[in-house]
Amino acid sequence: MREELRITEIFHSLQGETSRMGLPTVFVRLTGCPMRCGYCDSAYAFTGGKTQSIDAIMQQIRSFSCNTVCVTGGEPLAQKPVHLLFKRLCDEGFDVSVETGGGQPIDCVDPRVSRILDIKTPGSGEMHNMHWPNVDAVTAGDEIKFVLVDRSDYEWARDKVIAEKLNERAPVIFSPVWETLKPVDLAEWVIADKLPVRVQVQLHKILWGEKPGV
Ligand SMILES: C[S@@+](CC[C@H](N)C(=O)[O-])C[C@H]1O[C@@H](n2cnc3c(N)ncnc32)[C@H](O)[C@@H]1O
Ligand SMILES: Nc1nc2[nH]cc(C(=O)O)c2c(=O)[nH]1
Ligand code: SF4
Ligand SMILES: [Mg+2]
Repeated sequence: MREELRITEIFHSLQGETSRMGLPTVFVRLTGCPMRCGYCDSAYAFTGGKTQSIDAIMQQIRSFSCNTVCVTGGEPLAQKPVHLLFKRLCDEGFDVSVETGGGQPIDCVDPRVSRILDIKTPGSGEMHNMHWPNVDAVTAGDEIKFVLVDRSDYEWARDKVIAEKLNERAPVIFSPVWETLKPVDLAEWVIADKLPVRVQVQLHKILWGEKPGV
């Protein structure tokens, strides 16, 4: 296996999503994604980037003196050598999470990595590209995230959480598409339905707006 990855950016910020929200974290954003979600805030990572050796990537990660790493993209699981990066990071004692759109199998990810699995909704336009067996591969250290465009996406996600008892497998996050679905509307729907999920607004965009590198 070639020990290199195509990388769009490596930066140090606060984790803006998931139950690790607010924790200083190093982000490694891999280039390229087979999906095209209508709302994607990281389309700048679809192309370009720079090929870097895993040694060079590890060196940059270590330079931030931060123990928490989030591997994202683009679609991180679309580049096979990412599994070597996971192993190297976990062996060195980093607390590692991966953000995946769910189109690639997650069962081959190092079990020490926390997998943040998007379930793509009808509103994403990418539901047909989901690898559905991923939902059964989720374990307690993982998280399941629905990014929601509108009320009908919400109802679809709500019904899936209830029908498949997803909250009994892992924490379930409902996140509104930025500047599309009002967070207060989502909050009130979840409260009214007494749904056992966490509503999450992307912290980094509240702090810095929508831009690369934060
Ligand atoms: C940019 S994606 C990269 C990782 C992977 N491709 C995925 O979809 O999970 C990281 C996370 O940002 C979410 N996201 C992308 N654009 C968004 C937006 N405009 N508003 C809210 N969340 C968004 C995605 O759904 C995903 O949960
Ligand atoms: N601060 C910050 N937190 C994040 N959590 C997940 C991100 C992503 O793009 O996957 C992200 C991001 O881009 N920035
Ligand atoms: S899967 Fe992730 S990176 Fe790819 S288009 Fe969708 S949100 Fe963007
Ligand atoms: Mg992001």
